[in-house]
Amino acid sequence: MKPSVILYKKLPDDLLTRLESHFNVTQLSDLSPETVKQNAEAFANAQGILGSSEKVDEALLEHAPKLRAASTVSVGYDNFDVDALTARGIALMHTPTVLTETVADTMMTLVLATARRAVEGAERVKAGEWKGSIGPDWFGIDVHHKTLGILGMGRIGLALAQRAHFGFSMPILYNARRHHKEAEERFDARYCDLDTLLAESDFVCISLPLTEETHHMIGAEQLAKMKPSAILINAGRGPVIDEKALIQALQAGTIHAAGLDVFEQEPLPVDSPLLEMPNVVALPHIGSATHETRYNMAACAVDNLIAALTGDVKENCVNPQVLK
Ligand SMILES: NC(=O)c1ccc[n+]([C@@H]2O[C@H](COP(=O)([O-])OP(=O)(O)OC[C@H]3O[C@@H](n4cnc5c(N)ncnc54)[C@H](O)[C@@H]3O)[C@@H](O)[C@H]2O)c1
Ligand SMILES: O=C(O)[C@H](O)CO
Repeated sequence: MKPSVILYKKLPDDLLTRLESHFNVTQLSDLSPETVKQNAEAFANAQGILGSSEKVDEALLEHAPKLRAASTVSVGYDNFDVDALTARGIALMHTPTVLTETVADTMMTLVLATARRAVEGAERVKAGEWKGSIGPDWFGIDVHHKTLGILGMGRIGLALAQRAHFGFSMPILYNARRHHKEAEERFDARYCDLDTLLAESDFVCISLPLTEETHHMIGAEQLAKMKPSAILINAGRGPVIDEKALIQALQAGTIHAAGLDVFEQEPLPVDSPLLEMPNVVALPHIGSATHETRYNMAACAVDNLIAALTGDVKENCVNPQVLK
């Protein structure tokens, strides 16, 4: 008998076929309490789950006593209660590496779009405002040779440093939990404390995971330490920034602009003051959203679940202690 698994995300046909060749798959739209209640038997029998974005906590796990593996189609796993999974011996699998370069491209897009006011300019062209030779009210600021500060020098931070160093001749500052030898040797990145990074960077770029430590790591006090000409970029997780404080800082001119792919509440409410600010570029969490990368993430998540449920995990496990 094939093990039973719950799939709560749409997969490309060939990946669904691969998953079905190993498992009895129940496809659901989400993991809401209503869905769990309506599919109690599927949860009672599930040995694996695969999907993304939904909250997986103790309350959900109580409905799935046979669960042995959870596979998320993402690198970030802040929506999982990892301690609860670990206590129950459930392996949490994620998809690092396959999306790194694409997310770094998104961060560079935000750097360029905010500095050069690309979105605002394009909207003004569409609105018929381009009537002659443009003046300073259309100008942006240079990106090349400016100082780029990276908060969270992990896989994505490193790929961003590579782009900034080789592509844009930018000096790089970074802060992380430990020194990153490769970033220092290959891209001349300089480790510094958070306050120095905030004070000296022209672009403060966040590629941090969301944890208890990073929650609201950037608030009013930190924003006040940035240069008034500086731009804040976030492609980590929304709650790393205190969004109310950011809105106030942008309104007061404490910082120059912001490029955001992630928000405290997603989708971003349509009445968010951020959407009224021409110096804010707000993207709908598209960090990894290319056809190629989303396919590779889904394939990785399918392979991760197969590996976890066949006892053949070699990589991508968040809590490998449960495998022993
Ligand atoms: N916008 C998107 O679509 C998108 C896509 C992929 C990843 N992400 C986010 O980016 C995050 C990073 O991904 P990654 O693959 O680079 O992860 P990673 O684990 O390789 O890097 C994370 C870095 O953050 C640092 N860090 C963690 N806590 C810290 C703290 N308290 N203070 C200072 N530094 C700290 C770590 O030392 C590490 O250098 C993910 O966890 C996810 O939340 C967003
Ligand atoms: O963490 C990730 O992989 C992204 O945010 C999901 O697209």
